[in-house]
Formats: sequence, C-alpha cells, structure tokens
Amino acid sequence: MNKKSVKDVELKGKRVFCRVDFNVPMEDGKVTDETRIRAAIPTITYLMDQGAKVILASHLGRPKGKVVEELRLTPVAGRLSELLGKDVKKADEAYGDTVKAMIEEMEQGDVLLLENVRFYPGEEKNDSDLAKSFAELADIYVNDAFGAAHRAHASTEGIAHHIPAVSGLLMEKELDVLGKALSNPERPFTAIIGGAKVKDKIGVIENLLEKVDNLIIGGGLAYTFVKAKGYEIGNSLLEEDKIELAKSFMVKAEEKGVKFYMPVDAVVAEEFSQQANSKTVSIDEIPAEWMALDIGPKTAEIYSDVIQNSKLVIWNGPMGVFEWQKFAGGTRAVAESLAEANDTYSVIGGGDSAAAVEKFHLADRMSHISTGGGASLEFMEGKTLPGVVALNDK
Ligand SMILES: Nc1ncnc2c1ncn2[C@@H]1O[C@H](COP(=O)(O)OP(=O)(O)OP(=O)(O)O)[C@@H](O)[C@H]1O
Ligand SMILES: O=C(O)[C@H](O)COP(=O)(O)O
Repeated sequence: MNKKSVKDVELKGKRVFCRVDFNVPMEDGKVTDETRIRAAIPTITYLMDQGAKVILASHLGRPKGKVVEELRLTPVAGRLSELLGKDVKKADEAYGDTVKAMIEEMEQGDVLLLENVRFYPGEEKNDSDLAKSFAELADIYVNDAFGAAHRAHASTEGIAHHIPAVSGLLMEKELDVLGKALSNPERPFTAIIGGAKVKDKIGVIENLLEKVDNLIIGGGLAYTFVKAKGYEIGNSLLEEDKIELAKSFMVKAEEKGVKFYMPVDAVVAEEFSQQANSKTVSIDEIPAEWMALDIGPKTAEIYSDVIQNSKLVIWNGPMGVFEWQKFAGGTRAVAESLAEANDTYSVIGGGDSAAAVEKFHLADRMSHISTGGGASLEFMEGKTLPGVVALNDK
C-alpha cells in the first residue's frame, strides 16, 4: 500500500483521533456480534503501547443526523473495556468543549470513545466545519474503519484534510489482502458470487470476470442467469431487466476463457417460508409456482470440487436462504469446503457471507474475513475508497 500507516508516525504523547467501524449489531442494549470490535484491537493496543492518547470515533446504525438513544455507543465502550482489560471512558458528544476537557485529562495510553458521529447532520454530508471540529481534538488522524472506507464522510474523509492522516493496522491488512488478490492472484483463482440481487453485484461480476479463472454463481441472483439460459424458474427471484446482462456475462466469460458455473440443481419450496414444503429438483425441473431457495447437493459438490482445486477463492454472498436451516445446505457446503481446502487462500467478502461462516462456526478456518460489507464489495468492483484516498501518501 502506498499510504502511510500508524507505523510511519511518531505517536508518543500525541492525541490520536482514530476512526474505527464499531457499527455492530445490538439487541436490548447489548452487542450481539463483536467481530468488528475485536478487529480494531491490534490498532488500539498499538496506539496505547506507543504512548498515544487514543480518541476513538465510530458510527452506529443510521440515525440520520439526530440523537437516537438506542444508537449511543455506550454499550460498545463497555465491551471494549472488557476486551482491552482497561477502563474506556465514553463521551456523550463527538466534539466540543466537554470532549476537549475530557481529552485534557487523558494520560498517555488512555482510551476515550466519542459518541456516534452520525448524530450530527454534518457527518454524512462531509461538512468541512464538522471535519475541522473533529480535527481540533487531535494531532494525528488514523483511519482503521475499513468497513466505512467507501463513505466520504466528515470522520472518514473530511478530517484527513486537516491533520496528518494515516491508516490503522486493520485498514492496512484489509487493503493488503484484497489488493493482492485482485492485482496479483495465485491461480487458479475462483470467485463465488451469491446473495439476493444481480443488481447489487453487476460491478463485482464485471470486474472479476477480467481476473478470475472460475466464476461461480449462487443465491437468489443465480436464477436470473438460469432463466437467461432458457430454463423455467417458477417463482424464484428474477430480475427481468437483467436477463440480457446475465447473457452478456456468460458470453464474456466464454470469450475470456473463464469457466462459468451456475446451479445444476436446486432446493425448491412451495412458498417463501421457513416451514415450506420443499424438495430437490434438477435445474430444468423447477415447478411453476415453486421457488428455488438454495443450490442443490449436486451443485454443491461441483462447487466444492472447484474450491478444492483453487489456490485463491473470494466469496461474497450466500448460496441460498442460509438463515433457514432447510435452505442453508448449499451455503454450509461452500463454507465447509473452504474450511477443508488447506492449500486454498480463502477471502470472505464481509456482509452475509461472513455472517454465514460465523453461524457455521468456521470463521477461524478461513484465511481472511473482511470486516467490510459494502466497502469490500466496492473494492472488488475496482472502485477507489474515499477513506483511503484521503490518507497521506508514503
Ligand atoms: N435463492 C434465494 N432466494 C431468495 N433469497 C435468497 C436466495 N439466496 C439467498 N437469499 C438471501 O439473500 C440475502 C443475502 O443477499 P444480499 O445481497 O442482501 O447480501 P450479500 O450478498 O451478502 O451482500 P453484503 O455482503 O453486502 O451483505 C440473504 O438474506 C439470503 O437469505
Ligand atoms: O456496516 C457497514 O457496512 C459499515 O459500517 C457502513 O455502514 P453504512 O452502510 O450505514 O454506511
């Protein structure tokens, strides 16, 4: 990476404004998945060990510029204190005189968590006054929020124009792994793209078609491709206006010598429900009125074979409705085969695929699980991330 990192700057005694992505799921005031908090810990402890005063900032949810009590970061501060084994102070605002006074009192190695930056309307507008108010709190800006790096907001982009700005260790690692995969991949290189909609994955498929040896399609979006091939898909998810595009992707794959895989069988259901009647059928036998909610076992076997024979696999989006046990088999099979493929470097592109891998308790068997959903998707589309662009060059 050609951007400066925390390792390139003097931190002792410095006030460091460190943007993290603590946008974690919460239920009844408790953090229900702390993956993103844990992922930020190497940078936080590095800053502490170097003798910095660590001022953490994050968004949580989408409060749209207003204070929303349930979206305060107080429970996150509590969990972070436990994980660090050190008391983390929590401010009720994200800038201003009270916050400045709290920072005045900090010793080297202390940690303060600011309030949800999205309580301020200027955050998402990338308002320069708000960015300056954040910058006034600190000597150095560290961006470790890979998950929010695709957002040009005051705390992810604007602030970087006012004080020296460097990346954190998580940001560096994410960019390193995803960057290497896309620019200099080990081969055979396979991409597995699933999820609900073709619409959301057009850019990723387009970009990856230029780079991969194998492209595997699954999830709800697969059925637009199945339809494009001329099969009937019953009530399965279909984006009618993307059929021509799906055809053009298949033609392009052929031209480029990319092997294109789509389901050969499916688990179909009579209705979109957890308890629906279901059965496995060949892809040319999807009954009218039924819908395909998972890839079938034959497809899973073919996909597993491709995975086992790949050196690098990038996976984004589940193969079926993995939240429901009846339709989780395909996603589980892909996750298991990635876990078993010892010679394969497996990159999980965040979001639902990361959630699936967690659910199946296979997270520690993956080579890299991205903390970014939208951010990793945009990176895989080949887009530049504003939160990264704004950092100081080496
Ligand atoms: N065959 C299918 N029919 C209907 N829904 C499906 C099917 N396969 C998967 N899904 C649903 O798609 C959803 C995930 O797709 P979505 O595009 O929202 O996320 P994603 O691909 O993981 O992207 P991100 O990484 O941004 O979260 C899941 O909730 C899953 O239940
Ligand atoms: O959860 C995420 O993907 C990031 O935290 C970004 O959140 P956002 O989509 O609300 O900007």
